[in-house]
Amino acid sequence: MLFKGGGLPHESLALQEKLFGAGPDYNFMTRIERFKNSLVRVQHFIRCCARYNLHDHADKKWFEGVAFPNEVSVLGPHSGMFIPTLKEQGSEEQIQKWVPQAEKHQIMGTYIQTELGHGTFVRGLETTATYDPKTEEFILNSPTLTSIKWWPGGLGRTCNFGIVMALLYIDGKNYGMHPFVVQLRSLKTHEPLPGLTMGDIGPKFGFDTVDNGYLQFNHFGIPRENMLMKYCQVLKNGTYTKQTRNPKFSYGAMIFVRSMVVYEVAGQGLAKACTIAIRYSAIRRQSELKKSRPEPQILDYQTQQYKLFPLLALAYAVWFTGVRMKEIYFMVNNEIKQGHTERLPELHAISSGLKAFTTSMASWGIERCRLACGGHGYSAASGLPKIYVNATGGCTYEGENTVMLLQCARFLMNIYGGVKNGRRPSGSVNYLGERISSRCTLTSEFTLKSLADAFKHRAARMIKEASERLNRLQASGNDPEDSWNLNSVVLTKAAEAHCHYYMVLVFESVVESVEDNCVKDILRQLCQLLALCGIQENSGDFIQDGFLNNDQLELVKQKQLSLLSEIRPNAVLLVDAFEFHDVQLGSILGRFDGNVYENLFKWAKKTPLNKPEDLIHRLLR
Ligand SMILES: CCCCCCCCCCCCCCCCCCCCCC(=O)SCCNC(=O)CCNC(=O)[C@H](O)C(C)(C)COP(=O)(O)OP(=O)(O)OC[C@H]1O[C@@H](n2cnc3c(N)ncnc32)[C@H](O)[C@@H]1OP(=O)(O)O
Ligand SMILES: Cc1cc2nc3c(=O)[nH]c(=O)nc-3n(C[C@H](O)[C@H](O)[C@H](O)COP(=O)(O)OP(=O)(O)OC[C@H]3O[C@@H](n4cnc5c(N)ncnc54)[C@H](O)[C@@H]3O)c2cc1C
Repeated sequence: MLFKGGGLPHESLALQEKLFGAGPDYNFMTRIERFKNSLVRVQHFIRCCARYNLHDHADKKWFEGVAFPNEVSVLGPHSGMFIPTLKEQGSEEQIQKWVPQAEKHQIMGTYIQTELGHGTFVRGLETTATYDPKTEEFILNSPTLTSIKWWPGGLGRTCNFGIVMALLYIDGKNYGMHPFVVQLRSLKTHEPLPGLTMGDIGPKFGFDTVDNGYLQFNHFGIPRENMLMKYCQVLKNGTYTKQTRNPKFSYGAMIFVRSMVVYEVAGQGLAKACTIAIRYSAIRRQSELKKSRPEPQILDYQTQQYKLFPLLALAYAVWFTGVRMKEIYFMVNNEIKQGHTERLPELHAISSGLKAFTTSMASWGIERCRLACGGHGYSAASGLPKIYVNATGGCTYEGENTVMLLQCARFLMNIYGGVKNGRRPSGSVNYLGERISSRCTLTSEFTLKSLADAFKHRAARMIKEASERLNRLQASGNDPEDSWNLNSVVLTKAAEAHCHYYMVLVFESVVESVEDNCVKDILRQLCQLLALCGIQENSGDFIQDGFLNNDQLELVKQKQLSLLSEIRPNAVLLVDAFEFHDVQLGSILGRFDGNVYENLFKWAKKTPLNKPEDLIHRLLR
């Protein structure tokens, strides 16, 4: 109950739906079958929402976790991007017009931004929306090959609507990127509307259940009322007005998804992979620890613990950080709605940084879990390949991770520059205004405060150094842009150090808030392990300026190893606490009942290659 709280009733309802848990095995299906099967579940999910009166987004999410285990369905872009963008960027009238239809799934939408030639560089997008005051229409056009829209989820075959990001032109003047609501397909025949060339972009690394698509506009007209007009308006006569001076408001959908990805993608993905690898390591017996004694559970090998327990600690940390990130998003977004935009830069920076930091860590961690499962980890039966291919997409979509770290670094440089000029920082960067101890206070007690302080010191120092290096590069004659590029590796490392500190701090605060002493002690061990592994893996960062000395580093190593034995008795309970149902894990290795071998054998017998098949038979005869 530590994690799921009030969500469990909805999950149980979903688990009663036969169509979700049963059916053909995902691993035995072709891509088209996977896509079709997902669509069947999408339709059933929509029926369930009506039947069980599921309106609240959080309730639906519990249902979705069972209906679409370890995969994104076409509902992802619809409910995660299309509807939020309508709500955030639309005028009251526009919200009234489209949101109810979208929430009842009478229209299905996606978010259409990326193009063949540009994804990262949003200002470089080429699709145009030219206003014609005579017809009171925007004419959408793809002027070049590279301007063809490419990647939007659900665009290929499913969606009949989309929010298209395009450059607004009025009377020859470019007003920059704006969002437009565009009907793409006939609501009767589902055929693409004339003037649109659309389709699926083909097989991908993962995301088989989503039809990521392409879209080319050939002078396609949409009514003036279809530009989302909460912040900017185009009047009938072509007059352009805006309510805000911050053009980045049109990037709001991206901030929202980045904020959600930390928990939904990185936190969930890594927690599932740890559940599978740790449960399996308690079932699997291999080799000898002592002669003539039974083979031990592989989880009893220190090296196995060293592989998995730091990842378990990381899974808890990312999970808690993801929950905190969501809270911050909704808090700052409410402030913005009331007209207080002061914290938007910080929200952009922390969501960009954490999205990048946590999805990279999770992606790396899921792969380590697979390796820790030996040969069976390589089988699709482990469930790990599916978890990996979907989670690792999070490193690229919604802003490529390096680029996101650089956005975070840009904010950190601004704040640090401000501090040098006497400004006081607040929120997640308030430590940049503190006097930070130059000697590490770590002792064998390893209090969470002293561990968090070590990360604070590292982040502050790396931010300071990145800033000073930037200044030196400029002082030696490089222009600001070249200096930035020549410093960008150092900048990404500073951003990572900031996010790492933030994550340790969040974990520490969760531990402090727990009342049950037993739970608190166990979580403290995990938090210590997370921090100690972070210090060990990045030890150069901590000793570079003499902050940590060799004796302390030795203590870190010793404590890390002793924590492995301390955590061992609770390891399986700690993954059980995530409360993933077998349906959600989709893994034979991670089954709750531990009945791995019998089910692996059953599963292999069902594989389509074992079915009589004429051509194979003829070729082999
Ligand atoms: C109640 C519970 C509810 C729960 C709800 C749960 C709901 C469910 C949720 C579902 C979740 C699960 C998901 C699974 C499904 C996923 C499916 C996959 C979806 C994938 C969709 C996509 O993949 S969709 C395309 C995304 N494509 C990008 O992501 C492009 C990146 N590229 C850029 O985003 C820009 O290109 C980039 C780099 C910023 C530069 O932008 P640029 O060039 O315009 O700006 P500059 O760099 O010049 O910066 C100039 C100044 O703007 C500042 N600034 C920049 N951005 C800002 C911003 N956003 N806000 C404020 N400020 C900003 C900056 O900090 C500077 O500030 P300053 O001047 O003060 O330093
Ligand atoms: C699974 C998936 C789903 C997606 N869904 C959608 C969707 O629904 N809607 C949508 O519009 N888009 C979607 N996308 C597109 C996605 O948002 C983009 O692919 C993403 O933003 C990265 O942009 P890019 O492909 O242009 O990468 P690129 O920018 O070409 O990245 C390639 C390399 O260049 C580097 N690079 C680029 N710019 C810089 C820089 N300024 N500084 C340093 N290094 C740089 C990157 O770090 C990276 O190593 C999806 C993508 C995927 C993989």
